Amino acid sequence: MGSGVIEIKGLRKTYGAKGRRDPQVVAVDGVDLSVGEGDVFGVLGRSGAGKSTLLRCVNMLERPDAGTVSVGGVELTTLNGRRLRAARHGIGMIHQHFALLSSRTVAGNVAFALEVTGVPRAERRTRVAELLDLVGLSERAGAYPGQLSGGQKQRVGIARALAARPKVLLSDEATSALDPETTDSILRLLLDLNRRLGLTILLITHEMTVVKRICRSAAVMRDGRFVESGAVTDLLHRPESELARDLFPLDPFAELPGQTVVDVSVSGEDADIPLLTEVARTLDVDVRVLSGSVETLAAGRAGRWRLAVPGDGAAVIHHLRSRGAVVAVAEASS
Ligand SMILES: Nc1ncnc2c1ncn2[C@@H]1O[C@H](COP(=O)(O)OP(=O)(O)OP(=O)(O)O)[C@@H](O)[C@H]1O
Repeated sequence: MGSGVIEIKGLRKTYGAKGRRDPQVVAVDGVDLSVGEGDVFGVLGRSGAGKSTLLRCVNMLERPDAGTVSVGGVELTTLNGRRLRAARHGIGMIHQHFALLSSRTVAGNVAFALEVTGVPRAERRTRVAELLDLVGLSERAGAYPGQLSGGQKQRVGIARALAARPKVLLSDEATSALDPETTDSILRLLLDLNRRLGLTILLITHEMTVVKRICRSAAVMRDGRFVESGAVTDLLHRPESELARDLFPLDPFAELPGQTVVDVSVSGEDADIPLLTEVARTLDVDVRVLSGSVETLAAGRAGRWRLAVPGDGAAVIHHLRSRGAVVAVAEASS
């Protein structure tokens, strides 16, 4: 067994055929996942990849057909009824369309989550105030969801999800319905909660920005499977990584007479040494940046470039590697 707060092994979920003509859909096809305490883990994938189904299996909103799911050391797949409901209190969830009660105020929506867990009235009042303060919404306590912006609605969703002091927060495309600025403010809030409360976050998204801004680990999901998974900075160094390509897009490969085209990735402190001028100066060669950039990600400083170097590039490649960069010779297919 691994030691993640969320441990998933061999998870599989199929949906039955609706009619004789509909084939069975394999939504999740054997996923293993371990999310460490305090991590922010993003699952990326196109529509239909199986992300929602995977997330809904983590709190048993969907029952998997096979595999195991443990959260905080509790194996959920074996639980039912009251014990499952109790375990779910340790798992908060936020949604793309917020799922608020329109007839209740902001405070009432948050209080509702406390009512269902049996928190006494007096304590509820204090806790609601604390939670609204935590998400920066104290001044709108008496407003109704219809009077709130999308970002404010999501803040209510977050306050409600944290009511029972969960260790884990599941986020189902929480920023997909928001404009870029509001997305930013919600992502900042999630990162802040992750740091202040030690909250472990598992999120699904189709937006690369979300991975850039808040994820330290990520997986790419396709046809119900993880095609890659790991620390964002590790994935970045794999030449075949889709995540690396999406985070740091490079211009298409083109052959250059008398030169070699190389792809270089750097992370951590290595991203900030003046590597390219250093190699050019030390070896007295011209190094041309064809494309790429260095950025500050939630996972740390990181960058990727496609370079043109003279001749077979052997000396440059050797030097870059000696300074901690990961280097691969680019080819026609890349
Ligand atoms: N309740 C259901 N009944 C039948 N098929 C379903 C059901 N829910 C999902 N599916 C199918 O399972 C597959 C995975 O869907 P899922 O919603 O998990 O993917 P997703 O990556 O979250 O996509 P999206 O972002 O569009 O929701 C799809 O082919 C979908 O049509």
